[in-house]
Amino acid sequence: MDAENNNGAFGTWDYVVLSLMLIISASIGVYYRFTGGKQKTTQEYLHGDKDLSVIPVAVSLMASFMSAITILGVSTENYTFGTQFVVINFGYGIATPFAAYCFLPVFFKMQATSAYQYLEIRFGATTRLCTSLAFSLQMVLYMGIVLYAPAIALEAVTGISKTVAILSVGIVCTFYSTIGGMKAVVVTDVFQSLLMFAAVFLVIIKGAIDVGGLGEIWRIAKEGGRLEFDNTSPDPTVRHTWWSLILGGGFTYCSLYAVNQTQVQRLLTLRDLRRSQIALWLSWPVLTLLSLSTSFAGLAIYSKYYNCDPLTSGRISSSDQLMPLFVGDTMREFPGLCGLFVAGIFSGSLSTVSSALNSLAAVTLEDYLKPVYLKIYKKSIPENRTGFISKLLALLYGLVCLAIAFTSEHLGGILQASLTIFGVVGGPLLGVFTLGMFCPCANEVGAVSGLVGGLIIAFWIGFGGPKPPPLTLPVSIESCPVESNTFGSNSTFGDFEISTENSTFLIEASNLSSNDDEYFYLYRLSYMWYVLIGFFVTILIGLVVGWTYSMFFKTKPPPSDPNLFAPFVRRFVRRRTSKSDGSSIEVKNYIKVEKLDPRGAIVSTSTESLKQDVSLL
Ligand SMILES: O=C(O)CCCC[C@@H]1SC[C@@H]2NC(=O)N[C@@H]21
Repeated sequence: MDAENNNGAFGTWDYVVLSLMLIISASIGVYYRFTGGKQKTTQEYLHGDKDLSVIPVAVSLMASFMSAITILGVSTENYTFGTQFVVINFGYGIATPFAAYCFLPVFFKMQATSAYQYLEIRFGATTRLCTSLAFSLQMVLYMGIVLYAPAIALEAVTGISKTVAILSVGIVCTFYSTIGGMKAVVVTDVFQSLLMFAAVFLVIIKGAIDVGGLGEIWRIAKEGGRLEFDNTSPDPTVRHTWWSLILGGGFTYCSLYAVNQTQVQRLLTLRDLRRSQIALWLSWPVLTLLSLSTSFAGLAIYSKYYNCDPLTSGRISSSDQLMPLFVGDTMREFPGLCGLFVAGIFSGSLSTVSSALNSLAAVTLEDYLKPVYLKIYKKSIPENRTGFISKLLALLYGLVCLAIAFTSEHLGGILQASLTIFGVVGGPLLGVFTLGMFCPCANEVGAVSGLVGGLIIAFWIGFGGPKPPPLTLPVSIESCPVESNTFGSNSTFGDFEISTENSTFLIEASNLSSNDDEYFYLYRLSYMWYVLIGFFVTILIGLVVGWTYSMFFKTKPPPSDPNLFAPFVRRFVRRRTSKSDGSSIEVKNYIKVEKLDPRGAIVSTSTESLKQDVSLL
């Protein structure tokens, strides 16, 4: 970004506000570390004594997958492409009952603290290993972008280079992730969510004051062609339509809120299933409110720059810097406001990264290192070493995420990049859990083949080849100061045609459809479909390969404990376990019980038997 825009926007009061946010977050962790039961019992440390209230958990659920990416990315989306994206939130709402009434009851019945533990019990250790590898890949790529996002903001309003910004955010996040128990995690999430809302409302309020009201923002957006809510095109190559947003959004939601380790763990902190279901339902309006506000903030930013687009005029190097630029331009004379904005952006990323690093370390230790060590040395890793190894792994993951963060610059839009990652990895992962909970005939060979096949196809379509640049809405640099305009007459800029008629610079998006045929059809598909492709390929391969394998090798049907299946599937499984005279048989399972810390690190492992009288289920 051009230095003239940034230097001096961040004053003493801004640093005070930002530091205050970090100190308060850390203090909450320290408070819970030294009060109550001092986090000595797993029950308190892991489950918050199961006495957490529904509302904070609902907010925490929202905060786990709403980071700085949403605040910067969704506002940019609305500025650049219009408002159609808001429809995705309906997709999230429609998918909520699936998560609440199909997937969640299974995790609740098992009280499994690790989502992948379910897959080991249902299919076997190989499925667990493969899915946790996929999960690690997803989280590392996602964390890279989560770390990159606040760095853009910091660079934009302070002038600090991206390198320094990424390093400082990464170090703060890694440090922060070591603090507190589950209660602290949830309470800091609530505090940080409030700051995220504050950052967004700051932009809306300042934007409205500057242009003369909320109605004026709406009017300018309408005139600029930004208001679009009704794209129902059946063409799957159209970037955002009702179909792609509702279906793609719904499946993305399930992959994140129904089967992702972070969310399953949060939901199990509540006393009973009903409370967890209520928390899921409540998190949706909170999430939607933040999303819609952020979308409107994008329009507020448009109302300032509609006749002098900062990206085209060269003031910013990435459209994701629009919101920080707006804040720097409009709030620098108000001490503390830029600091409050950056604190909100930081908060979004802190609440997300803090949960991820240690759970990545835990997955690596438990699922990869321990089995390998056992195989080589014929004994377990000594318990007194595992703590150190976990911390080392967390640090290594922090560094890997930092490295990914440096490459995020080339992803072309943080929002689309993160949803692409959620799609290509989350779709197949959701597919495996669906095979497990909804398809009693599915077996391990099918599940693993499905996962691998789904990942290969989804990655190939998502990252395999060149894609047509997305069609953006027209922008103008009509009112830009002449010196900030870097173009000559009748030139082109990316996909834009630039004309200099009547001494103005009006930039229209060129019609890309004529060139679209140059690209392979599957590469032209909207990124919103990747999650469905990954999901259905996994299910299809999983069922076909599983069935073929069991036919060829005459394998026994997989274990038929009804508790391993979604509630409405259980009755079919129960039939298979009931005797013909109507009496019940006992189903006995041996489950591996892993106790995790609030961030996901495995504290201890034991094997327990689980007995159920099937007739009672
Ligand atoms: O913010 C993130 O860390 C990841 C991006 C999440 C995007 C989804 S799309 C549906 C929901 N509504 C939003 O505004 N953001 C999330």
